[in-house]
Amino acid sequence: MQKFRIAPSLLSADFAILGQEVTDVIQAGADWIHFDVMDNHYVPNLTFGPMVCEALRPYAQTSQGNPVPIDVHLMVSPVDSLIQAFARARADIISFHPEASLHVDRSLQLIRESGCKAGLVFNPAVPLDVLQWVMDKVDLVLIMSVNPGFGGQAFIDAMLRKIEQARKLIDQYAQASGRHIDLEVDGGIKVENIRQVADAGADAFVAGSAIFGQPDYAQVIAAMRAQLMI
Ligand SMILES: O=C(CO)[C@H](O)[C@H](O)COP(=O)(O)O
Repeated sequence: MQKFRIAPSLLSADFAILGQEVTDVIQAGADWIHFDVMDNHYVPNLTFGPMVCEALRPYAQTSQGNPVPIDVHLMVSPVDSLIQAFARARADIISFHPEASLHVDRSLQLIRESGCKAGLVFNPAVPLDVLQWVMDKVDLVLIMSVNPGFGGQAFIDAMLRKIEQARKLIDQYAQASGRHIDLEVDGGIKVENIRQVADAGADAFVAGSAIFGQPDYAQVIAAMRAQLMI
């Protein structure tokens, strides 16, 4: 059976108790912790950096002590100067936007050399063209289904077609290379639309306000999984 991952975005968590929020959401069934890094330059908002990632690392584990991946989404420009710092902070996946890096291939290489998985993120109006040239250095493709910078926005429906396009490219590449690339979608994902996003081809789902905006995280994550099982 296909493996789906639910990645709650800490952007919508209570920043005053972030460690507890990470513990709670993992106990509620989260597969990955999505860590949104905003610099008030590439996006008009400011969040947290590698020091906070490092501080949260001990919390990102299951009750059996198994590590839960920290999925870092860099909404920063430039990109390269932060890669080593996040690798040292024990991020597992580091993703960036191609237009935020002067040398996309080099940034991907730096991420992988640092021991992390490398992701490329595509804003709603950014085409997937660049992907074909760097596929062999990409471990994750992240499709933004809102404009980056803020949680709680509505899913942009046109992104369903883009997710389908990305799925096609990834499957063609997987057939030729045997390599798996995750396809993650971020923005406006809720219990009501997660099935549609999965049908378009996504296998990892970032959800911020839909999870942290409810008192019972486990109930929301279970409802999302139930949709994915249909
Ligand atoms: O990257 C982001 C915004 O830039 C967030 O991860 C994303 O918007 C998730 O929030 P929500 O599920 O509330 O839409």
